[in-house]
Amino acid sequence: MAKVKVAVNGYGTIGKRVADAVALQDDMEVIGISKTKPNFEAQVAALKGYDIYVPETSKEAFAKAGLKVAGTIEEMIEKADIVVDCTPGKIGVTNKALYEKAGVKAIWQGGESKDVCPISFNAEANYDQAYGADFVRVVSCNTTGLCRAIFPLDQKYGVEKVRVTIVRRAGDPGDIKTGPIDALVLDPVKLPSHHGPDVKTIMPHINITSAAIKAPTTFMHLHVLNIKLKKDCTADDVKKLFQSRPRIKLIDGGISSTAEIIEFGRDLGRSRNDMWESCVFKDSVSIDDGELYFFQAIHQESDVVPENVDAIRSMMKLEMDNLKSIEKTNKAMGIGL
Ligand SMILES: NC(=O)C1=CN([C@@H]2O[C@H](COP(=O)(O)OP(=O)(O)OC[C@H]3O[C@@H](n4cnc5c(N)ncnc54)[C@H](O)[C@@H]3O)[C@@H](O)[C@H]2O)C=CC1
Ligand SMILES: O=C(OP(=O)(O)O)[C@H](O)COP(=O)(O)O
Repeated sequence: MAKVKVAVNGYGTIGKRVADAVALQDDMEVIGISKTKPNFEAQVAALKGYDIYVPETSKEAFAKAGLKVAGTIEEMIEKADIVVDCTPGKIGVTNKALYEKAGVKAIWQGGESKDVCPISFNAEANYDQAYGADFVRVVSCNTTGLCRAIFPLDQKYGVEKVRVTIVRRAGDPGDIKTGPIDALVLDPVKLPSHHGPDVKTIMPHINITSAAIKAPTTFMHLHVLNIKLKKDCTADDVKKLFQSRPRIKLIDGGISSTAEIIEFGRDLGRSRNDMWESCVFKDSVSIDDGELYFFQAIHQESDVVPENVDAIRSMMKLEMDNLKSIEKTNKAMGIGL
């Protein structure tokens, strides 16, 4: 069977990882990536053998930098079966008319509002809804982490309510412009943060509210979760449940910080030290007064990447069974090892 042709529009933190993850699959291929500037990321994309497409106005700059251009972004979109839009939040939506005109399927990221398209996506919770769909939004990194924990708990024990506080990393490691460098910033002041409502775009029946604070760190986000379940269970039951999930990693071995998790990723030899799984601190899982508590860390640069691969498989009808798609993606990327 011919491989599905995937174009990655926007080759930054998420886009470059999505391109590499797609390239590892045997049922899809990267037919091009887009870059606006001939910077180091464009140089690496060329070294990796990706065809680079650019805005018409950037062609001269790429020629001056000695970087070969395969065509314009519009030409890339024409050649694709599906575009993964990884442009910055609120820019992606401006590309919608382009995708509609080309008659190409598209996936947006969590920086876009839920109104960009009717379907928001998480591979474990609502893969079926995206089956054959033309437009899908993969929810944000924190929302993805929340869905991965809440969905199995709800399936097994029923979730009465979720209360979560998110300590957000302020910027990504390569981001030299974002602050704060010495403050904790309420993000936003007025509750809830977007994460609780975003979980409801996937699981509308979940009673959830969220608060978020930006902290001066780049490694990972950290969630403090409190969940009231409908059925009784022990902390060990929850640990076993999490252990059985394909994209949750129980963290122990003396690790008590996001910095050590990233070091763990480095020691595991993972590409870009990516921790694609939600990292639940094993010893934090506890039941108190009938309510569940735990900490989980989310590697914002990578956790949504396998979700994009599964979204492609669902939208392109390559696989009906979400668990089979997740297993295939995980195996190709080395997730769970
Ligand atoms: N960085 C993160 O932690 C996460 C980001 N997201 C979401 O993923 C999306 C992308 O975010 P990042 O990768 O962090 O952004 P980024 O800023 O690292 O990368 C965006 C790339 O798109 C390029 N670009 C800008 N305008 C463009 C256009 N009109 N056409 C083509 N390319 C264009 C930029 O030059 C840059 O290379 C956003 O919606 C964001 O909210 C989701 C999960 C985590
Ligand atoms: O999707 C993310 O966070 P979110 O789940 O808090 O919206 C990413 O970390 C991007 O966040 P940013 O908007 O601070 O770059």
